[in-house]
Amino acid sequence: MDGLSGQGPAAADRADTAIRAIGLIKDFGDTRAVDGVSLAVPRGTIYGLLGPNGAGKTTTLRMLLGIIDPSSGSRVVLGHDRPIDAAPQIGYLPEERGLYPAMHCREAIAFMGALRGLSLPEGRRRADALLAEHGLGEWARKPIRTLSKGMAQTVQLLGTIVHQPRLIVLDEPFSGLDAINQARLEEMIRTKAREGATVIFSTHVIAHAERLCERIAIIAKGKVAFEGAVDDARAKLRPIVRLRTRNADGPWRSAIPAGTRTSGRDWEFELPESGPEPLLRALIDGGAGIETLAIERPGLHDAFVAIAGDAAAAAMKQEVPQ
Ligand SMILES: Nc1ncnc2c1ncn2[C@@H]1O[C@H](COP(=O)(O)OP(=O)(O)OP(=O)(O)O)[C@@H](O)[C@H]1O
Repeated sequence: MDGLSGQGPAAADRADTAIRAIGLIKDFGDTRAVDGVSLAVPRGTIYGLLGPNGAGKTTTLRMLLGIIDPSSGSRVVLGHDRPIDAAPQIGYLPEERGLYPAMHCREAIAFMGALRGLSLPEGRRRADALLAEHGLGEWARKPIRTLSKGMAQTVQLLGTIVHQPRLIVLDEPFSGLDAINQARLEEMIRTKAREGATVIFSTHVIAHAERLCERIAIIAKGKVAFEGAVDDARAKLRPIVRLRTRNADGPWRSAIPAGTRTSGRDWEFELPESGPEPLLRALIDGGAGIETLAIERPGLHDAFVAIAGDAAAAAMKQEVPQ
């Protein structure tokens, strides 16, 4: 049962939205870990929860999954008011990794599937196929303790998706992976989304969110500082113009905004509101002699700084991808 009964806008929202959270608050004693988080994750999208350590990402994910109850606020997950009712359709990779060291890889994956309602024989069959697909075919009947950390993490990921969940929740999935395995995981996430699954992951690495996500929530100190499309976050800043001219002076200088950063014949400034065409015309007609010109959209990192502030951005940078 999908929980999609009824008609009208509310039912349509449940059908289109994998997760809707409204005003989630979580207090641990005197600590308010999450302070009024609202967000909407459209079905079939890749969604990032972006914020420094301690921002409240894990606590938010745990509330969305029904592992802990919010102090107040509500959430609807795959059409269910109680996230636990959606559990068989969810795959969850927690921040603390861990598999039974003595278990064989295929058994570990099948076991994780069984916890979500998949039969053990089918789980083993799928485990063999998944392990082979991810270059771990030879390890199917070897115990987890013989794997490298990265390989064990891959096995845990395969166990997270073995029951083909419609919603995949990954808490800091890139932590602890080397560059090759990070790239593989990115590809796996894209493939799952192409197949129709919804993926939500938390990260403190802006580049992963920028490469993967259509939508993000930027969380700082338990609050949502931005929620929406990555493009809308980037659109909060004006594009940057980088210009090199042959001439140092001339009538064209009036086209360059006051306070522009310059060194010699290099100029860097925000694209004026009137857009690129009047600027180009003024530079050409005014005899700047354009040697090189680039107009670049700001990246998500610049947008993050503008939205969450320098301190939050600096905290994100403390840990870089391996
Ligand atoms: N069970 C708990 N009891 C008390 N405080 C907690 C508990 N869980 C989380 N907190 C606190 O809530 C705040 C948010 O923690 P949370 O783990 O959600 O952040 P995060 O963004 O996921 O960061 P990290 O990646 O470091 O886990 C932190 O100050 C943390 O110490």
